[in-house]
Amino acid sequence: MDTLVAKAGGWLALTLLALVMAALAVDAPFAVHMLIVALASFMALWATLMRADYQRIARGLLRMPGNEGVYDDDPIRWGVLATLFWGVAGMAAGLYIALQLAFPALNLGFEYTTFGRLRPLHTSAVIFAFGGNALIATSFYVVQRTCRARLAFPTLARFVFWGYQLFIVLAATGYLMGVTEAKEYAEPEWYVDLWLTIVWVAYLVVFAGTIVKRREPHIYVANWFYLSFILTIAMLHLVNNLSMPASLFGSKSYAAFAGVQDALTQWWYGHNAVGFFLTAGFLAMMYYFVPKQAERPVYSYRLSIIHFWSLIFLYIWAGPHHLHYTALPDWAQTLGMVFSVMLWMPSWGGMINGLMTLNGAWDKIRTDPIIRMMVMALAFYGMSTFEGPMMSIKWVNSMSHYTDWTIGHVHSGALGWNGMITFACVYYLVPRLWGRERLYSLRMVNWHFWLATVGIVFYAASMWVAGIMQGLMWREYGADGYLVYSFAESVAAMHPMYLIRAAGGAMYLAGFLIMIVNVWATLGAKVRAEKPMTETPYNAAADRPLAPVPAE
Ligand code: HEM
Ligand code: HEM
Ligand SMILES: [Cu+2]
Repeated sequence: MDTLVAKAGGWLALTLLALVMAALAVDAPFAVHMLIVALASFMALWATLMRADYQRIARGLLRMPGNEGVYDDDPIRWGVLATLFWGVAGMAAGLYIALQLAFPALNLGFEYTTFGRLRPLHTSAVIFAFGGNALIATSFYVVQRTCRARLAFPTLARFVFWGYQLFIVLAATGYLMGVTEAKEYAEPEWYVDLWLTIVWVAYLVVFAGTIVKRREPHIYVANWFYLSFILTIAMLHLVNNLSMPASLFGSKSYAAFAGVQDALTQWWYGHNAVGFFLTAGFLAMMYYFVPKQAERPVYSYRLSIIHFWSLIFLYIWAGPHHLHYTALPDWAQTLGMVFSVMLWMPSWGGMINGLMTLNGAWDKIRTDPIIRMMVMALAFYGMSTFEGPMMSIKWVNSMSHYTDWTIGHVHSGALGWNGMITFACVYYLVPRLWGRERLYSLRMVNWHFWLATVGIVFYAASMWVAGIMQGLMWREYGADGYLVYSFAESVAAMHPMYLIRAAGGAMYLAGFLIMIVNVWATLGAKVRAEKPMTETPYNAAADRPLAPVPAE
């Protein structure tokens, strides 16, 4: 009872503090944000007081089983649902901005709906809300299973989940209101950054605490990847966001760095956000879920250790490849280029380890659409980590930089690698977390797979063409020594490519929506009556049906 009073008192105090901050705010967006914080802590207060009732309603609504098992899976179930929710929102925003680039009228004439504000909404929603929730949920799942221990600090784990959602809401609403530090992938203002720091430290405590109380002596390699992701993101976030607020009651702040130092800090952050958020964390997912789904051991445990250490050592130096031909000293650019090229090797080490785990189980590509997604994810991981080192070579970058080629590269990694591996993991998790016999439909997974794959091909191919066209048009000189094309002409030339990209994005999103239906039906314990994925058993030796098909 005493702890209940203390908790409720804490939430009440926070609600009141946020209301006071809102009243004292020097700008309107800050006031709105403090009202959101007040609302969130009021909801936490309400949930604390109504604990049993609110849990019963939520459980019924989301058809959640009890949480009495060996492991603490409630935060993971919430995380999986949040991944799907934010994924659809973020990719719908992506499709919308893709259409805006083709049809500028879609900016609608409001400041809130301009491309400039919706673009960071898209990038943050897909990376931090979709990807971040997938990482938090899977890390809590994997660390418990591989350590044979229940999650440490269960209350803190719930705080991590809800605190992270509040961070997402503050970031997203901030962008719409024009609140931004204008640092790519780190746009939220100082107070949102501080909040994320608190949540992130709690995340580290829960994750590391579970490792400490493990009953399995060995720390499985996936946990090493998760840990490097959590620690490095903490370091990057702290340094990149060093700033001085203009007022304690306002949203504006000034960065600690300026000029080229600021640029280098930002790309040290930005590149390693790719390296540790979108790569190390997702490799952790690969190292647990691919062997599990394939029912095979990891191809080479030794390779996993070697590529772990080389990956984290090399990634951290490669940031300057985002600043080729800028005021950054030439030696620093070359350093970034060299480390990027070296990075190809550990990246492919990871891809090979994932793919070769299917040794002896390759036939599953025919019969198991989830394995098919994992293989495609690894193929795109391999492709984008070949493309990246190539683009970091200064000579190539002199053409690719500022063009849509970069956008194509980004999305072959993001849609192909991050998206596909996340979908596969969610398909793996949902029946297990909800205690269902199997997914509602495997054929729908197959549809998802094909829509996503064809969508990515449309996206990447159109952006390669667009990027190379831009690169060539911008450097085309006539005999008179003047540029042949104006910038506006190159923009006009992009129109067909932007339509193809939007079509690809629409297919990718359509596949995702099929997934939502499939997951929802699985939560309802429905099983679709459908033909199995292959009608004839597969004979690897002969590659034809085992028994002759009787003539009719
Ligand atoms: C339906 C799927 C998607 C569509 C249609 C889409 C569309 C777009 C568009 C139009 C842009 C702006 C490009 C420009 O400024 O020229 C963009 C940027 C970006 N998107 Fe997506 N996107 C999708 C999914 C994703 C996903 C799943 C991720 C990450 C996991 C992602 C990450 C990014 C990033 C990082 C950028 C910024 C790229 C840069 O600045 O170089 N996108 N997206
Ligand atoms: C060995 C691995 C990789 C290397 C060396 C690499 C290298 C590069 C290079 C050279 C650029 C273009 C910089 C510019 O001209 O502005 C770039 C952009 C980018 N890459 Fe990669 N890449 C790698 C893997 C990946 C993967 C796997 C992903 C996604 C999952 C990814 C996401 C991005 C993003 C988001 C950008 C755009 C940044 C921006 O300008 O906003 N990269 N990368
Ligand atoms: Cu980079």
